Amino acid sequence: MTGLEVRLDDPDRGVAVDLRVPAGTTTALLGPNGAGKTTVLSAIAGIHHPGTPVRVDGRDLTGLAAHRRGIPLLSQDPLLLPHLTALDNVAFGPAARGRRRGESRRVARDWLERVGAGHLADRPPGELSGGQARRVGLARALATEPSAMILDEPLAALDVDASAELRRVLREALEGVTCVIVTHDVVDVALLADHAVVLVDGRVVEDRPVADLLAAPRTPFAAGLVGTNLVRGVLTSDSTLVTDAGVTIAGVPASGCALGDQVVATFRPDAVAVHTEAPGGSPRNRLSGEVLGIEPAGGSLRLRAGTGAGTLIADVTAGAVAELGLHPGDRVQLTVKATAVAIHPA
Ligand SMILES: Nc1ncnc2c1ncn2[C@@H]1O[C@H](COP(=O)(O)OP(=O)(O)OP(=O)(O)O)[C@@H](O)[C@H]1O
Repeated sequence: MTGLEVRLDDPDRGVAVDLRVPAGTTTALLGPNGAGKTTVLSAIAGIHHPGTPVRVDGRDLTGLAAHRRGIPLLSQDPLLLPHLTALDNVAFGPAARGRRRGESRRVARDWLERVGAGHLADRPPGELSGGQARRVGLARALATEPSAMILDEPLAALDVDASAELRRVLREALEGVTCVIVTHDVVDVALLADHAVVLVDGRVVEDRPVADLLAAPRTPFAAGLVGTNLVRGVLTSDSTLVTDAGVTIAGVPASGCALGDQVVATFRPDAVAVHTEAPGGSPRNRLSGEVLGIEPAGGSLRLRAGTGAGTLIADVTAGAVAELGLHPGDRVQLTVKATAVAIHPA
């Protein structure tokens, strides 16, 4: 088993991506709007660019029509056939692959049970909630014994309880399935994927195990996903990096960083202190900036500030925001202790 391989080059959309998903694992495809995620998914599914080289477990799918590829695409809309019950929707795939009616229905019942939808077998899609319909859609996809699967934001537009429940179901049902998932939610990345690929402007900018990406993001997009700050630069001493704009950040380098290397400094938003006047004391990092926005984040407020080192985020209490009288447009001083800044190879 070699898993899924796709080599997409689409100059019209500015997307050039080579992707390999090892057999039985899940890769999360991440990136900002317009980065090319849907273009890649469509090429794998055979909906767009049927000439793109796609192989699954050594089988060449290039040029095959979507319905001949055996790669189901699961999205927000599970596209169930409205006139069939949930059971018959799921039994449709095995029947189309030549299984007898009774056997197809038995397989369908098994899969409905496995996704927690056994009690919904006799309902038509019109009588299912959004989360229930997606579970039936998942059962329908898995009942075809796919060699690979594509999930396009499978949990989008569900309420918190329904998405948590469907995520649990997906985690169990996708065990051992070769899968690509597009998501904007860091929780999906952490719980559903083994590997993460970040696309920006149609190119792969990070391709790493999920645990590594979450622990030490190397691109602004990944840092934003994880909810941490990231500043790029060159390591100019054993504990400082300097950005292109000449801003110096002091931190603690990980092993493997050498002088002159391109590095990234990361620090959590709760390690950033916000002041309206230059503070006393001597924290190693001081950055002046302008408040761009203040939004709720968990139990506190997240302040975004434009600085010479890019946009940074700081978590502050509502009380502190009120006390400092902070509003968008105000000038602020941000300080971060060098010990709270991790420096990694870029
Ligand atoms: N049907 C289309 N025709 C022409 N260009 C398109 C079409 N769909 C998308 N594009 C362009 O291709 C590029 C990649 O878009 P794509 O939809 O793959 O990005 P995405 O990462 O899926 O974005 P999103 O997160 O917003 O869904 C973008 O520049 C987009 O404008």
